[in-house]
Amino acid sequence: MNMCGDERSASAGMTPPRVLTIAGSDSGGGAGIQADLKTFQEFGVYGMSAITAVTAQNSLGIQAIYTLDENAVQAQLDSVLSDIGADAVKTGMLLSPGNVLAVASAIRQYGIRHVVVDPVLYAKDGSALLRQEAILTLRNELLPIAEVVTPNVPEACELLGWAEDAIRSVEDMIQAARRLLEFGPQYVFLKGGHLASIHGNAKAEDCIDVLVSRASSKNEALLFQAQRILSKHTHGTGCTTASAIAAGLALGISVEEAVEVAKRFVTKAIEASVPVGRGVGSLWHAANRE
Ligand SMILES: Nc1ncnc2c1ncn2[C@@H]1O[C@H](COP(=O)(O)OP(=O)(O)O)[C@@H](O)[C@H]1O
Ligand SMILES: Cc1ncc(COP(=O)(O)O)c(N)n1
Repeated sequence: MNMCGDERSASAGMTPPRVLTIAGSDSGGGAGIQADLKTFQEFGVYGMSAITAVTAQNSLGIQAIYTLDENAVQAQLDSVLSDIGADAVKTGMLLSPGNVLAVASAIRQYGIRHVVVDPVLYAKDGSALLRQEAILTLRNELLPIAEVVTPNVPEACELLGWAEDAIRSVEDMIQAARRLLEFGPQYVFLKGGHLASIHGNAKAEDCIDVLVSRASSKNEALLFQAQRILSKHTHGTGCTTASAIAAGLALGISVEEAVEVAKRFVTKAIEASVPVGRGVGSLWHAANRE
């Protein structure tokens, strides 16, 4: 299925599917709000943003973080959701417990249909994007109202309270994903991009992700596999994946289809990634136009 290009859904005079990202701003343009809005544009959905924090960030890492408090976050959510509305919401960097609570409360109040929670805990340079004291709040308040949660391997370990090297194989990933379902989301999409690096297995040729759902029977999991691209320019992979899933859901496809489309989208964007800056470059979202 091609969700981009010819199948763009918005046309003059009609309300396009609306998707709201609630996340941090990345001044370098590769991750966070900027990656999310680029992704929404490629999918032909109407993108909106509620900013939780402003990061001074580039390809070398995060130099500073300025938090917006929960009143600022709530004001943005009320402005957007009371007027324009959203068919899907994607959450990313939330930073504080107060922000997590404001987001959970708005999702409930406005009855958002599709909620994709990317439990962003750390940036690639190790900076904390969700404070330690907010992890439990996210687990208890946001995961139960999520349709899809999209942790990477280290995030799954942290949410489960497992050792950081507890997930070593695809079987471990499936177990972990099923345990995460117990926190209440409908689906867990556990991304395996980090698996090779955790165990020093540089030869791992594929990036494998797993999808499990509450509705499916025990031990049943869908695997999504793509060849590992040997590029260091992978800034924004997680944000882009979660946003692509949210865009697909807003366009009316199933979670399984949205994940498949998102995996293809992110793989192409990594293949075409750009070496901006002196460190880790960013994805090229427009690669999906052809
Ligand atoms: N080098 C790579 N080549 C191909 N796909 C990748 C690569 N790195 C990550 N991915 C894919 O990008 C998506 C996000 O990956 P991951 O790195 O696991 O999460 P995060 O960006 O949240 O840390 C997943 O579908 C993953 O399999
Ligand atoms: C504002 C912000 N949000 C999220 C990330 C994580 O990025 P990635 O998608 O590469 O995991 C980031 N570096 N900055």
